Amino acid sequence: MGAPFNYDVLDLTDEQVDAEVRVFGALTAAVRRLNEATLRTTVDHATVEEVRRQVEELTARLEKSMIPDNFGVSFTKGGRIRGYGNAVVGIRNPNAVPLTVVQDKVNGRASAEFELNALHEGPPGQVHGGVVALVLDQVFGEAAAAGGSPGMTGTLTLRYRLNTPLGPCSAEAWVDRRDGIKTIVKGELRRADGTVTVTAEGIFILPRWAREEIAKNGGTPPQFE
Ligand SMILES: CCCCCCCC(=O)SCCNC(=O)CCNC(=O)[C@H](O)C(C)(C)COP(=O)(O)OP(=O)(O)OC[C@H]1O[C@@H](n2cnc3c(N)ncnc32)[C@H](O)[C@@H]1OP(=O)(O)O
Repeated sequence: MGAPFNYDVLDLTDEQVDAEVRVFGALTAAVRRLNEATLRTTVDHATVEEVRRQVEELTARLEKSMIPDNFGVSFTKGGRIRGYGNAVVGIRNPNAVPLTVVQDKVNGRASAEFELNALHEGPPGQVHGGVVALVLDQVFGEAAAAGGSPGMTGTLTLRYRLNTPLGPCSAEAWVDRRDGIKTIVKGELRRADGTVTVTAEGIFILPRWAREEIAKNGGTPPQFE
């Protein structure tokens, strides 16, 4: 059985990738501001209606030319990864947190410092539990990849110990152990002052189709962006 999804390899130069990161990254940041302003604005209803008309006009301009559906994940021949739609780190995804994950390939660790705002609220003033799981899934997956044994999330178990206030937070994950094709990752989410609010454990599995591919053709395991 082959992979159930494709990773295209594209002939793009680093300069072309840098340009799209710059231009689309700036658009995404602007739309994120719009998202938060949509939630928090106190302007009068007439102004809201006028802004809504303008937003619809701008949206129609972007909709004039679009890819058919989702962005997918592609690589350049130079090794750049274009996972721009990723729900946590995608640079063209205004719903992504955003998050920059730092991988430590020597020690099989990954970490991120980031800010969660009113768009990520669950209980009043607190981060939504599902958002925590979203962020940790990505950071844990990157720790498994950093440790040289990438996999897809098989199981992710979280223990919500304390509330996580909106604002600056950090996440850290490390490879705890390997069991054949399974990589067990542990990690935590912390408040700005370093207090651990959530601890978690994930089992990342190199899928059967990747194992079969490597057994047949060799190569290194893919990163499951
Ligand atoms: C750098 C990139 C960062 C990316 C971070 C984001 C990662 C993601 O979000 S990935 C998306 C979410 N995850 C998914 O969609 C995965 C969906 N599930 C699957 O594709 C498959 O069930 C998969 C790959 C987990 C396992 O399938 P497959 O390879 O066929 O497993 P299979 O051969 O039956 O079992 C292999 C071993 O794994 C174990 N296993 C299978 N499924 C699970 C599971 N869900 N949890 C724990 N263990 C499992 C089996 O018990 C077996 O263990 P053992 O060898 O000890 O008997």
